[in-house]
This record gives sequence, C-alpha cells and structure tokens, in this order.
Amino acid sequence: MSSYDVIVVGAGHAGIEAALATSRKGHKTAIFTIVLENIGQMSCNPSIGGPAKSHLVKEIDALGGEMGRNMDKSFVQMRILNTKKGPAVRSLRAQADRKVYARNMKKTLEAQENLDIIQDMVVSITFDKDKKVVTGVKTKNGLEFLAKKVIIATGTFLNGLLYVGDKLVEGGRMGELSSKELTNSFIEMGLEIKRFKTGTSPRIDKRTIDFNELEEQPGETKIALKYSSRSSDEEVLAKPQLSCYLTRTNVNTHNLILDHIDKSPLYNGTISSIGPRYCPSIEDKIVKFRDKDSHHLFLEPEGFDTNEVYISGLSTSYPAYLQEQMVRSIKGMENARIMRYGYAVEYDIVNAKELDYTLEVKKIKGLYLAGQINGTSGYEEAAAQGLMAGINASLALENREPLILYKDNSYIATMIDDIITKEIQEPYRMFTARSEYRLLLREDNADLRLSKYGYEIGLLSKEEYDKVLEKEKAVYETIDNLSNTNVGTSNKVLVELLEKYNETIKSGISLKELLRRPSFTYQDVKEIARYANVSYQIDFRDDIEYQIEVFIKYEGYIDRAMKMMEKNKKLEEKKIPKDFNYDIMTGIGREAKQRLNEIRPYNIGQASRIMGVTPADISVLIMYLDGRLS
Ligand SMILES: Cc1cc2nc3c(=O)[nH]c(=O)nc-3n(C[C@H](O)[C@H](O)[C@H](O)COP(=O)(O)OP(=O)(O)OC[C@H]3O[C@@H](n4cnc5c(N)ncnc54)[C@H](O)[C@@H]3O)c2cc1C
Ligand SMILES: NC(=O)c1ccc[n+]([C@@H]2O[C@H](COP(=O)([O-])OP(=O)(O)OC[C@H]3O[C@@H](n4cnc5c(N)ncnc54)[C@H](O)[C@@H]3O)[C@@H](O)[C@H]2O)c1
Repeated sequence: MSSYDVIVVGAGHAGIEAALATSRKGHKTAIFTIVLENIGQMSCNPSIGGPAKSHLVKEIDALGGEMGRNMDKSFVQMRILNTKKGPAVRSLRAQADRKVYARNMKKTLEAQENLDIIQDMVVSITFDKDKKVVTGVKTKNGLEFLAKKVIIATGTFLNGLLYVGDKLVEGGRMGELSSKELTNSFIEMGLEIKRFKTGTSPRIDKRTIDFNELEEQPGETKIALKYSSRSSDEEVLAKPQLSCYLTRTNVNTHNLILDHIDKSPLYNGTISSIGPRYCPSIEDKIVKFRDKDSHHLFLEPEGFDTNEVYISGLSTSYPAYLQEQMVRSIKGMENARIMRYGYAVEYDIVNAKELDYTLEVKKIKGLYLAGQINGTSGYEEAAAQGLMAGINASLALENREPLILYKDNSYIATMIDDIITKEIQEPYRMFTARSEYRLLLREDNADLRLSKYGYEIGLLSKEEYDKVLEKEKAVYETIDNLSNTNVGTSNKVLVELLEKYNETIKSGISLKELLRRPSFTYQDVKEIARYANVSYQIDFRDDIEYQIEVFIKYEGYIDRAMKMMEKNKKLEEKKIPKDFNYDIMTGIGREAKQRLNEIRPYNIGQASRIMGVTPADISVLIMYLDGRLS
C-alpha cells in the first residue's frame, strides 16, 4: 500500500495550490484527479480577477502560490477595471487561453519534486478506529492509499447533476464523471451536507459573429500588467493580446426568456438548490430585474488556437433550441452557431461551519476541505483556500504553529472567517465590500502585507522576499524625502505649475503636499523634483511609484482605517477558552447560545460576527470572560 505525507483529492484550482504548497515544502504528496487532461480546468469563464478576486490572486502570489504566475504565462488579455475609482477597488482582470492555462498548470505539477499525480476517483476517506484521525483514501480502481493529512478539493463534482432544459445527466462538469460515493464519507463523519447550483454560458463559433457593429475592448499593451511580482515586465509586455467585444441583450431576448420560463429547470421546479446571487443565470437576471430592458454581454475569445468564444453574462440552463434562439436575438450574433451549450450544475457541499480557521475539519484530525466543496464559488476563492489548507497541513506535519491570517491583513482571512463563522446560504464569492478594511487591503500592497508569511513558511525564496523589502524601503524613504523637500518658489517652478497644471502655490509647500493635490501624479512630481535638484533617488519600478502615489494621496483615509483596525484588534485579542461553557450563561439569547456552542469561536471578534449573536450577547459574554459574571 502506498503511503504519503499528504493526499490531495482534486486537481482543480484549490487542489493544485494545496498540492504545490505541501510538495514544495518537502512533504511527499499525491494528487488525485478524475481526468489528467483537465488539471487546472476553468469550468466556465476563462478569466481570472476582477474586483476583489484580483486581490485574492495577488495575496496567493504573496504567499508563494501559483495562480498568478500561471496566469501571467497564459493570458490572452490583461486590463485594469475601475480605473476611475479609488485604489481599493481598482483591479486587474485577465482573460486566459483556457487550454494553455490548464497545460501550463499540468506542466508545473509534473515538474514538481515530491509530487505524484494519479488519475483515479477517490470513493472514500479512511479513519482510525475511533473516527477521529484521517488515515488515507480508497479509490474506484480498488486501491487504498495511506496519508497523514488528506485535503479534499473536489469542486462541483460531488453528486453533480447537469441540466440543459429537461435533459439531465450525471456529471461534475459537462463531459466529466460525477463523484458519487465520496459524499457518504462526510455523512458518516456527521458533517452537514447542502446542495448548491451554478451554471455556464454557451460558447459560439467566432466565424459566425458579426464583429462590425460591436464595441471592441482591447487589452492594455503599454503598461506591464501582471499578477505575480515574480513575473518579469518584459515577459508580459512581449505577449500578444486578443480583444473582447461588447454587446447587449434586448427586449426580444427578454421576451423569449419570459415566454418560455417554464422550460427553465431553475424556474419549473426541477432545480431547487441555491445558485450564486452575484453571478446569476440570464433567466434569473431577467426575472429579478424586470424593469431592465437590456444587460451587458462580453464576447471573450477562449484562446489563440480556437474559434470558441465565450458569452460572458449569458449563463443559462434553457433547452438547446431555445439557447440558439436566445443567442440569435442579440446584435452581432444573428447568425451565430453554438459550439457548446450552456448548462446548470447541482452539487453537494459541506457546511463550512464544520471547519477550523486552518480549514481542517474540527471533528477529524488531519482532514482539510478547500474550494467549492466549502460553498464558495470562483477559481480565485478556491485557489486561496487550497493554498491555506496546503500550508496548514504542512505546518502541522512540521509541528509548527498554523498560519491564521486576520481580516485586517487579507481578503483570504475575510473569506475564511465568513465561511466558517456565518452560515453560508448561497455560493459565496468575494467582494471588496465584504471587508471593512478595504482601504488597507488593496491589490497593490498584497506583497507588502503577506510576503513575510510566504517567506517564513518557506514558499518564497530569500531573493523574492528581498525584492518586497526593497519596495517597502523605497516607498517609505521616498515619502519621507518628498515630505522634507520644499517645492521652492523659483520663477521656473511657478510658471511650470501655472502653465501646465493651472496650479499656484504658497511658499513652504512640500513635494508630498503637492502630490496630494488631485492634479498631480507621481510622474508630475518627479518632474518638479528635478527642478528642485533633489539628491535622492526618484525613479523606481512602476509598482513602487504607484505605491508611493497611493500612500500619499489616500493617507488620511488609510490612517482612519488603521485606527479602526487597531480598535477592532482588541476584540480579536480577547481569546475565549476552548472549553468555555456557554450553557451556564444567563442573560444571553437562546439562539446565540446555540450558535456559540456550534461554532466555538476563538475570540470575541469572531463571536461578534456569528449570525444570531447580538452586541448585547457579546457584552454578556465579555462580562463572563472578565469574571464580572460567573
Ligand atoms: C458550470 C460551471 C460554471 C462555473 N463558472 C465559473 C466562472 O465563470 N468563473 C469562476 O470563477 N468560477 C466558475 N465556476 C466555479 C469554479 O469552477 C469553481 O469555483 C472552481 O473551479 C472551484 O475550484 P475547486 O478546485 O474547488 O474545484 P474544481 O475546479 O471543480 O476541481 C475539482 C477537481 O476535483 C476532481 N475530483 C472531483 N471528485 C473527485 C474524486 N472523487 N476523486 C478524485 N478527483 C476528484 C476533479 O477531477 C477536478 O480536478 C463554475 C463552475 C461550474 C461547474
Ligand atoms: N457561472 C458560475 O458558476 C460562476 C460562479 C462564480 C463566479 N463566476 C465568475 O465570477 C466572476 C464574477 O462575475 P462579475 O459579473 O462580477 O464579473 P467580473 O468579476 O468578471 O467583472 C466585473 C465587472 O467587470 C466588467 N467587465 C469588463 N470586462 C469584462 C469582460 N470581458 N467580461 C465580463 N465582465 C467584464 C463588467 O462590467 C463586470 O460587471 C466572473 O468571472 C464570473 O464568470 C461564475
């Protein structure tokens, strides 16, 4: 019987990060998947990033994960969204060449030392005789494998059912087997299982689209946009890009959908499970927003070597013939031919309240769950959990303290805190609004926030970490220098400011104060600094210069957010003993008592975020902890 330190079940976005983390840390790892060719498959939209999701990718990169690096090698388009908004919500969005992304990931896994890749379906998890410690897995091919840690990252595959209108097939994704037995292991452990659903859009043949009337959306080719601080600017700038195109649904599309609503498995009662509120199907959008007579659609190329074009925004489970009519009712697609039909998928998830902050199942030592199985939705959310499960399984094997991130230093922590503390009622996706610290958790400073952990854990090299320290030093030193340098009131400066920027100044103003004004960018201030003949360095890499500008322009907001963070930190620091007896408390609501008993929060901060626990309950709890009540 083969024996491993870690077994990872699933080679999707979560499983990949988990397996790379454990094997890179020197632990003998096996990763199981149903089909080898589909390692790192993007089930739906071949895109990574967008608001809050790009933040997650940059955090994954700062901790030494792979998603960002792989995207930098596999994209067909990169651009920044929300350029007119503040830096907290500005975000990178990249389109992948779907096949290249998956191939590059498979190559990375195959080249990894300490990692075996095995195509076999895991059918059950094995435990010690008391069912308290995981011991390994059994597979469909009748094999048994032993492991000290097991990470389950099976995505949408558990008892997956696929719907195209009234046509129903079993499957984890279209064309792939569903994983039918594994849920039984979770039921045996006494974990709560729920059922969620999601869906995907049709793909059409590029040759049948009339692009002439559609708005082109090219990528950014002048500035080096990338997810990983470990990719080179030259590498990303050298890559060719493809354009997306914008079109819209119209009244005819909407009428067609409404007239045949009984044909939608989502609306005729066939599917009753809960779908993603924030990435809804087109039928959901049209029923719920009846007053809107049009919705944006993006036509996104799936890669350089294919004619497949993905219709972003048209996720549907209507019958195939209606999907054709729907597509052809839209500008630019009047003669479009569908290559793959859209579908919905229904699958089992495990209620993530069963998990610890490390993503370990509380009841079973050594068993971790990561990705869509925990009720989240999205590649980035999955990858971030996979990485954290892989890191924590490794640290446990090394008898080291777990890595628990806090809501004030990452979106990763925000997501984990949300899914284990709040009862997830629908597929969970990340938003910037989910964080009260979003001004501090920008994608531009993910490396400054988290690289030290990546380095301490051993997933970032000294050289990679030094690069981040160099950025930090340059940013703080330059801010100091700019605040200590007077702009001066020479004629040359005054004329320049007035003529070029229509700005006037009084004597005594520093370069830092100038940069705080809306009319000036760091590039402008650099030019003015040259007149002042400054002796310090002012030219840096793009990311460093952007960071200096953000720090100075948003200093007031950032300071305020820091103060709020310090205040809340006190609640996080107030620990609750593991064996605290909630039952003896009086003056606290019944629901609160029950929820506290279920979740057993680690500290007052977490307790205060549990649904059903009120501020009054928290006051009582604090009094018990302080000994004022007993
Ligand atoms: C139809 C559809 C559309 C989606 N649309 C999008 C989208 O547009 N954008 C987005 O961000 N997210 C989308 N999602 C969600 C996204 O695919 C997931 O959130 C993400 O892929 C989850 O990653 P994961 O690693 O948890 O699982 P997955 O990527 O699903 O990977 C699961 C892996 O587990 C393996 N596996 C499963 N069971 C077993 C078993 N018993 N034994 C061995 N291996 C097993 C599979 O072979 C696979 O490798 C969509 C999902 C689906 C199904
Ligand atoms: N179908 C599913 O099961 C499922 C589940 C979870 C997540 N997702 C994915 O999660 C993401 C979240 O969706 P979202 O609506 O917030 O979009 P998004 O995060 O991709 O982009 C946010 C905004 O960016 C803009 N945008 C710019 N270029 C775009 C392009 N080429 N395509 C799409 N949007 C573009 C749109 O205005 C959109 O509102 C998407 O990638 C979606 O496909 C899908």
